[in-house]
Amino acid sequence: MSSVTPAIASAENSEALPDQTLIHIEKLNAWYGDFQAIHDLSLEIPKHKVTAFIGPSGCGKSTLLKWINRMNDVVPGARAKGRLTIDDDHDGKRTEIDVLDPNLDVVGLRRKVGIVFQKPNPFPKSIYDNVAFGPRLHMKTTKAELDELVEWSLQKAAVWDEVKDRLHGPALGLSGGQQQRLCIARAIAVGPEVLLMDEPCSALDPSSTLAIEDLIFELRSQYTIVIVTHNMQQASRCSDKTAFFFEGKLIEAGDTELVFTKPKNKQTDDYVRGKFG
Ligand SMILES: Nc1ncnc2c1ncn2[C@@H]1O[C@H](COP(=O)(O)OP(=O)(O)OP(=O)(O)O)[C@@H](O)[C@H]1O
Repeated sequence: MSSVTPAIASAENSEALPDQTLIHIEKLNAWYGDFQAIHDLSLEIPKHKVTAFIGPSGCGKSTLLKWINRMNDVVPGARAKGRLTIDDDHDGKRTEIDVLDPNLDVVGLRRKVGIVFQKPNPFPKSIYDNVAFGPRLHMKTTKAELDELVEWSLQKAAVWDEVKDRLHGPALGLSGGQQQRLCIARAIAVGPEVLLMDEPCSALDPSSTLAIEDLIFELRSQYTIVIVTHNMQQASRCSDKTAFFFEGKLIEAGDTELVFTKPKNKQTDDYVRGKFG
C-alpha cells in the first residue's frame, strides 16, 4: 500500500475495543430563521460503529446530520448553538475539532467528515474523474499514486469489478446503485474518518439497497458511520447504535438491538413497531 492510500485499522482490532466516542454533541439547539428544529440535544456517537438516526419526517434527523459537517452553512437563516466536537488525533496528541466554531476551516472538516446524499449525485465527468476529484484538490499525488487511490476507493466501495473496464466512461451512464457506490468511493478517496449518509438507499431498488447495506456494515471497521433512514429493517440490519428523534428532541439512544426489542420509551416502541411515522 502506498502512502496515499489511507491507513486502515484492522476490523479485528477495532472490534476488540470498547466503544469510544468520536463525536460529542451537547445541548445542541438549531434553528432555521425563527423555527427551532433541534432542542437541547445531547448524544455521543461512537467511533468505528454505524449509528442510525430514526424518527418521523421533520423530526430533525437531517438537520443534525448536516451540522456535523456544517452543510447547513449554505442554508440561509440556519444557525446552531451548543457543543459539537469531533476528536482528532494528531501525531499521537488528542485534540478536538469545535465544529460550530465560526472560524473553523470548513474545507478541512469536510475532508474528515464526508457525506453521501439520498440521491446519487455523481459529477457529469468520467468515473475516474469523480473519484480523483477530491484527491486532486487536496493531495499532491503522482499519476501512478492517483490511479492506485482511485482503484482502492472503488474496491472499498464494492464497485471496482463493475467499472474497471470503463473508468473513463461517463459516471452518469451507471445504474442508480452503481452511482451511489461511486459516490461512496468519491467520499472515501480523500481519507475521511466519518461518513454521513442521508437516506443513501431511498432512491435504490431492493438489490442495490442490500449491496449498499452490506457495504455500510463492512466499512464500519474503518469509518465512523452515521446513517439517516426511514427504513426500520435497514436500521436494524446495518447499525450498531440507534438514536430515535421526535419533534427535534432525542427520545432514546442505545444499542440497536435494545432500541428495537426493548425500548425504554413508549414513543420509541410505537415508532419501531410502525404505529406512527
Ligand atoms: N432549509 C430549511 N428551511 C426552513 N425549515 C427547514 C429547512 N430544512 C428543514 N426545515 C425544517 O426543520 C425541521 C426538521 O427538518 P429535517 O429535514 O431535519 O427533518 P428530518 O427528520 O430529516 O425529515 P425527513 O425524514 O422528512 O427528511 C422540519 O420541520 C423542516 O420543515
